[in-house]
Order: sequence, then C-alpha cells, then structure tokens
Amino acid sequence: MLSDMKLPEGFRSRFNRQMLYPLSAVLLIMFVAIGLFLFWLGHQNDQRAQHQEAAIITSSLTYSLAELASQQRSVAAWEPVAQKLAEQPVDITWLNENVGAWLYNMFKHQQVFILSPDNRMVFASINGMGSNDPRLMPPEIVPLLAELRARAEKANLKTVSDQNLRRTRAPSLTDVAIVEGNPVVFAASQIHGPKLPREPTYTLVSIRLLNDGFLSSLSQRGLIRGLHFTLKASSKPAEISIPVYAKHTDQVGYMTWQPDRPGSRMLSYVGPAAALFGVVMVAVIMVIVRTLWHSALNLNQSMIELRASEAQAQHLAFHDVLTGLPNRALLEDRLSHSLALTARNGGFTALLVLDLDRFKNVNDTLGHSAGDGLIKEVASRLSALVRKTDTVARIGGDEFVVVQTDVHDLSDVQALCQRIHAAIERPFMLAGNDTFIGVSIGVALAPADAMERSELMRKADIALYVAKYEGRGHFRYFEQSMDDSVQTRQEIATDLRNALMNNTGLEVHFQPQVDMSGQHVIGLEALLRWQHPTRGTISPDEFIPVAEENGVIIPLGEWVLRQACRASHTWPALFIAVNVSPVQFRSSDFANRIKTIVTEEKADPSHIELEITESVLLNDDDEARLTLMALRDAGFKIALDDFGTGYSSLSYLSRFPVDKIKIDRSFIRNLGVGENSGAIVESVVRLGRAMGLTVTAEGVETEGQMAALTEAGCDEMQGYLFSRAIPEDQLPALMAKSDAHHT
Ligand SMILES: Nc1nc2c(ncn2[C@@H]2O[C@@H]3COP(=O)(O)O[C@H]4[C@@H](O)[C@H](n5cnc6c(=O)[nH]c(N)nc65)O[C@@H]4COP(=O)(O)O[C@H]3[C@H]2O)c(=O)[nH]1
Repeated sequence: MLSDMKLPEGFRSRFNRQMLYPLSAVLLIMFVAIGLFLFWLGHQNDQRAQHQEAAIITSSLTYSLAELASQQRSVAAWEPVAQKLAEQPVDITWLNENVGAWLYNMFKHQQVFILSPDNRMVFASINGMGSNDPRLMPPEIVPLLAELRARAEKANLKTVSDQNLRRTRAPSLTDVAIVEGNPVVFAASQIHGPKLPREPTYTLVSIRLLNDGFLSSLSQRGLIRGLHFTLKASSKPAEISIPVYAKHTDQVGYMTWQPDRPGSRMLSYVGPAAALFGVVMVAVIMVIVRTLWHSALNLNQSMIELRASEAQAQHLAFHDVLTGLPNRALLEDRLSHSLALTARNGGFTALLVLDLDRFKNVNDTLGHSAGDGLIKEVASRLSALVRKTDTVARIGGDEFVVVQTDVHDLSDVQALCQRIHAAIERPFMLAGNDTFIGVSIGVALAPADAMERSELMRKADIALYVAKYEGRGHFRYFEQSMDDSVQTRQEIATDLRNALMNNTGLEVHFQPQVDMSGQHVIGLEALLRWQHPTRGTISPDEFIPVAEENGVIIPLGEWVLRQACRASHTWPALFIAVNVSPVQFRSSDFANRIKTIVTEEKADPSHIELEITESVLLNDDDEARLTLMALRDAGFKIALDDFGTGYSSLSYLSRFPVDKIKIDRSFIRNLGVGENSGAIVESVVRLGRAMGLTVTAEGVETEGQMAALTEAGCDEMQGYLFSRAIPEDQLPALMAKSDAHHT
C-alpha cells in the first residue's frame, strides 16, 4: 500500500515546493481574477444602468416641464381668458371653471394663479377650487417670475399687432423650485388678449408638487423605482440621488430613487454558481493532486528501484559474480589508470597473471561447489595480500590477475609473488578435507616490457605459460626470448593444424623392434614425421608438445593410429607400436575412440601396441586403470614408454595392467659407461621378468650395448643399431634382410 510506504526523505517538501504550492497559487490567482472580473462586470452593469436611469429621469423631467408649459399655454393663449380678466370684477367662477379646475382636472395642475401686471394675485385655484384670496399665493412665486417679465420686456410684444404672432411669441417659463418648503415644477405664461398691446398683461402660473403624483407618474413612465425628491442626497445604500438645478439658480435638491442593479442581480445568480464551480474545481484539483502525489511517490519508488538495479547492473558489469572481484573490464580500466600513473610519476606497474595448479583436480574430484569455494577463498587470500591501490581481478575459471601499482623497487614484486605462493600453498579446507593446490605466476612490468595494456597482458600471459611449462608453482618475469619461442610455437600450431587438415607434409615412419638375437624384426614403432613447408623437417620432440598444448594431438594421434592399422594389414606377423600422448589418453572416451578407429580400419587390436608414459599413471588412478583395462580387454597391448625417466615408481607396474616396459634410451646410452646403468638395466629386466612383463631396450646403438642387454636378459631391442625409423615403402627391403637373417 502506498499509504504504508515510508516516504523518502525530502519527498513531501519537494512535492509541496514543486507541485502543491505552485498549483495552489495558480488556483488562487485564477479564483481571485475570476471573482474580481465578475465584480467588475457587475459594477459596470450597475453603473451603466444607473447612468441610463439618471438620463431617463433628467430627460423625463425636461420633457414633463415642456409638457407643463404647453398645457398651460393652451389656456394662456385662449382669448376669452384675457377678455374675462379685462372685466371688473373678475369672474372667479368662470376663471375657475375654464382655467383652474380645467387645468387641474385635465393636467393635475394643483395650484393655478393669475397675477396682474403689477404682480397682484387676481385668481387662485388650489386643487380645482377657485378663489381670489391673495393669501393663497405663496410669496416665492413673484421672484420666480422676474425672468419671465424680463424676457417679455425683451420680446416687446406690445408693439406686435398681429394677435397670432403675439400668441406664439409670448414667453413662458418652466422650472423647478421650492415653494412653501415643497419641491415643485412650475410654469408661467403671459396671457395676451385681443386688444393688446394696450391692455395690461396678466401672468398665468401653474404649480405641480413633485412628490405628489408628478414624480410617481414620471417613475411609472420611465420604469424608475421609488423616484422621489429629497433636499439632501440619500445616504441609504439601496438609493442613489442626482442633483436637480433650477434654471439660473442654485441646486434645489435631489432626485432620489432605487436604481436597477442588473450587475448585482447577475452576481447574485452567477456568484453561487461560480462559488459552486470553485468548490467543484478545488475538489477535482485535490483529487488530481492526490493522484499526482501517488504517481510521484510511485515514480520516485520506481526511480529508486531503477537506480538500485542500475547500480547492481553496473556492479555486475564490472565485477565477477562468484568472488565480487573486478572482472576483465574493470581490470582493464584499473590497469590503464596504473599505466597512466606510471607514465606520469615514474616507477613501475607490475602485472601478475596467476593460474591455479591442480584446480581441475579439485573440480573433478570434489565437485563444482568445492571448486567455487576454493576460488572464493583464493580471492579473499589474494585480496588480503595487496595494498588498497592494487587490484586483484578474476578473469577466468582459475585465472586471477594482480595489478601492483606505483612500484619503485623490483624486490616488492618478488616479495608479493612469494607472499602469493605462501598464501595459496596453505591448505584449503574443502568438503571436510585439507586440499593443497599451487599457483603459477607470470609477471610483466611496465614500462620495461610494455606501456600498452593489451601488450602487457600478452607478455604476462607468456611469462605464465613459461612458468607453468617449467614446472608448476613458479613465478617468471617476462623475457623477450619467451615471446619469440611462444610466437614460433603459435605458428607451428597453426601450420600443424593446416597440415593435418590438408594431409600435407605429415608422414608416419616405422622403426623396427627386434628380438633378443637382434636378427629378427618382431614389431614396428610408428613415429610421426613432419616436413614443414618453410622450416623443413621438424622433430616430433618439437611439434608434439605444441600439439599437446592446443589439443591438436588428439586428431593427430588418431591419424597416426589409422596409418598404423593400415601397416598392420601389410605386416600381419608384426605388432605395430603407436605412441599415445598423455593429453590424448586423458581425453574423454579415449578407449572407445581407439577401438572404433581400429574397427573402422579393420585391424586386429592384438597387433597394436599402445605406448603410454608414466605421467599417464600419475593422476586419476582409477580412471587411468579403467581405460587401460578396457583397452586390454579389447585386445590391445600396453607398453610403458621411457621407463625410468619420470617418477620411476615400480609400484605402477603392480597397480596398472601393462604388458611391456621400454627402458629409456638414456640408460642404454650409458651402458658400459656409467657405473650404475648396467645394474639398473639388470634390475629392471629382472623385475619385469618377475612380473611377467616383456622388457624392451630403446636406443640401442652399439654392439656392446646389445651384448650387455642380451647378457641382462632383455627381451626386445630397438635402436639405430638395427634401423632408424624409415618410410613404409622402405620396409620391404628391411624385412627381406630380416627374413634372410631369420632363415
Ligand atoms: N638417439 C637415438 N634415438 C633413437 C634410437 N632409436 C630410436 N630413437 C629415437 O627415439 C625416439 C623413440 O620414440 P619415443 O621414445 O616414443 O619418443 C618419441 C615420441 O615420444 C614422440 N613421438 C613421435 N611420434 C609420435 C606420435 O605419433 N605420437 C606421439 N604421441 N608421440 C610421438 O616423439 C619422440 C621422438 O620421436 P623421434 O624423434 O622419432 O625419436 C624416436 C626415435 O627416432 C637410437 O638408437 N638413438
């Protein structure tokens, strides 16, 4: 579970810093911006609506004033009014019926006054009720008329005789005013009769109270809510006021109303929806953040795992799995560094290539897990011997390499080699037993031998090869002569492989083996000869070890066996001896392969003698015995070649099924020269006889040697005294001689 997962250090603060805070900030800014925009939009709409309403109110008022004037003028210009006013006393009833009540009933002129030219009130009508009581006329009226009179003076209508023209030119006045403390609209017109201009000019004044019906009708007409007149600007939040100015005078008050607020209305609808949208958005964002959190945590976890597996892969790429030591790749890197250091600082880099002796034995006899245990223990012993700056690497099954860096004294290299020998020669506890192995070491030095990595490796390998070749458990420094011989050997190996593949240059010669009399050929030893295309004849002593090193000896030995089988058909009375290399003998399924070849060549195994050397019997006791028994059971004869040169333990003879021993020619050479050689030959012959074995002497070159051997009781002889190894086509002549002697 993610929630159970331990949060990696700093993950939460990193997530907050990189994800949560920026996202929250963006959201906040977005919400505030949307909110501000909505408010601004609402406010703008409200403002526009208010301006429109104010414009409607202003124009309605202007229009209503004009209407008031035209309503009034319809009466003022009516001729009978002027005529009635010319009569004395003034007919109040008539005036009221035709002026006061009429204007009230038709147009709601609440107060109507007619003033004489000297501003005396001659008629008053209040709400349609006529009177001539001068007290009814408010005192503010007369000052309001000053402008009208001035305009009349200016128009100078008294000189205009045309009645209609006078009527249309007659000035009128409309305005807003405060009368007896009430806001009013008033209109004033001059009344012109037919006899004018000689007649005096009366003035008709109409008043409508603003708050008593006038504004409510204005309000209805313009769809303005709660429109009324106030002396002061309203401070109520739901109301606004605009100032009202009387013409040519000061401000008289305010038109106050409840403005339409479409923006606020819109906000009241949109606001909750926007808030709901905001809440939903926040919820969605929270879900997204939560998902992101989990994804980021997962990703982080995956990254950690990836990094761990990358580190592991990196480690695997540069280390040996079994021992954890650097592998070849890392070795090359470290060696390059060491060489660079040597180039810069001087001194040496020593490259030690190690090969464990008898490791294969441990693997074969104790099993692979014991082999693995041994390798691990070797790795840890080696690692304990070197400095921190040195490198111990494993580059193959039982091959290790040590890079000794920054060496200033060659004795340090020698000391390390000795320490390695001492450490590896200590017993290893494997499968409950003390096991002993050894190590061969080849050393190459930079800059003396090479400064190039692969060249240094190659030279250390050559030194190792020589160390092993000379007998295990040694260390050898590289020398140039080693390189030459190794190169020669490599060329020989290649050429030998080609010769075998193309069947060119190789030939089997046969050397006779004779009986005790020295007269009769009883067998032939097949000996390989190689005519190299450029190097000429190469001795088997030179090319056989090369063939053994690289395994070519196996097909080569089988090829010789086939030639021997074919010769046995020609010489059925003789046995044909064939050399078997230890490498060939130990190759898998050796006995069966030999039997198959002999069967294929239709030869008689009892005519074939296999010559093995003592070294074959040294190791793998049981396996060697089983192989020998299988071969003997198949009818082959077994001869122990070069007897006396190797470990010379006669105990082999009792443990292994052998038919013949061949005393090495080094003993024969010394017969009659060395003091002991005669005695040795005699005792070997005696022992062989006692064990029922045939004893053959090799390398008989002189009559004296032959006499001594005959004396000692040797069964068979072989040597230049009788014949060298000769090509098969020369055998008939040799055999003819033998037969001649024989007969
Ligand atoms: N000085 C002297 N030498 C004598 C005398 N009589 C015989 N020899 C030499 O002694 C060697 C006898 O063979 P080897 O001991 O098996 O020693 C052989 C054998 O170990 C190996 N070899 C030769 N042919 C084969 C082969 O087909 N297979 C294997 N595995 N090894 C072979 O090469 C070795 C050397 O072979 P070669 O040079 O042919 O040398 C032969 C032979 O020519 C003598 O009177 N005086």
